[in-house]
Amino acid sequence: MRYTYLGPSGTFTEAALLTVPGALDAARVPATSVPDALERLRNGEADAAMVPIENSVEGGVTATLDAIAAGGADLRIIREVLVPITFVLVARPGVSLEDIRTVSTHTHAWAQVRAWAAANLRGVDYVPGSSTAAAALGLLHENPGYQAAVCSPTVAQQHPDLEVLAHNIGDNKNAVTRFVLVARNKPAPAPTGADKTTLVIPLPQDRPGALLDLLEQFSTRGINLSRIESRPTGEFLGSYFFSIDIDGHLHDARVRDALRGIHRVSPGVQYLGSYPRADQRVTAVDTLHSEDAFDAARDWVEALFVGGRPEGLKHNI
Ligand SMILES: O=C(O)C(=O)C[C@]1(C(=O)O)C=C[C@@H](O)C=C1
Repeated sequence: MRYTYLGPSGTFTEAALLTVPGALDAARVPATSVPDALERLRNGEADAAMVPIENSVEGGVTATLDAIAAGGADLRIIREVLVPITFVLVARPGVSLEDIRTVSTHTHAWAQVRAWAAANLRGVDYVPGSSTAAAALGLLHENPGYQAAVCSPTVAQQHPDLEVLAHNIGDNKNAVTRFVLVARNKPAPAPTGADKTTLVIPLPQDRPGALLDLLEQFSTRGINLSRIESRPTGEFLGSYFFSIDIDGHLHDARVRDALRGIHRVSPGVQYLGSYPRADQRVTAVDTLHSEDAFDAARDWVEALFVGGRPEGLKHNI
């Protein structure tokens, strides 16, 4: 396997990738952005891409949600990884906290240290970085355009030319970022009973109750949503899609049944894959929505056709 990820080496995304069995010894190509990582996947330079998708403090990583939604029908999420997030502030040796006027890091990281920075780096200017590690490594170049960076403790350990000025500066000490491993043309990993399925669903235009129609497809099949976010499609003002995670696997009868319902309401729905939950929390399914209940319902309807199905009647159960 050849992997790509939001780099350079030292990002939280690389830490997520290194939890994948075999990734440590595999080819790993750092990408400069999430769209760059997905492009390397699409053009065949890599077999799988690790990208951040959701943070417990800042919410969805919009760059990833948009890039995956636009990524084409054959992209599939095959694994999710949760990484606890801890930040440090680094600078070149000799720079003190009082000297700092400009700081760089990834926008999601900056959002997670905002209160600390307001209290400890008053009046500081923020310079957006393509990742935490890119911001930290930039300090090793001549004139990076900023004096300090917010990054993971790992980057600081790997580079003795960086000095840690403050440890554990995240505003929320329990922050966790969720990453997904995306591949092309891959069948879903086998169901485990503790699975998620990710969907991208365009909201039908100008129809009262369209969102309710979509959500009902899940609720009537006893399916829990673990994430729902709306994003503009970019086509015109008011045109949105929903990025949704549900508890369950494509192999579950209730999920397949819900997908059929969703397709009727929104034919542009995209299936982005079913994969094991990182927290391994088993999905509770009541008897009403069990495999047996769906099988029994299908068999009962089939049996209503005395003498078999009439010719030409399509199988749609
Ligand atoms: O910049 C990095 O190190 C990343 O891996 C990106 C990223 C993100 O996109 O949220 C990942 C985890 C942290 O929440 C901050 C930044």
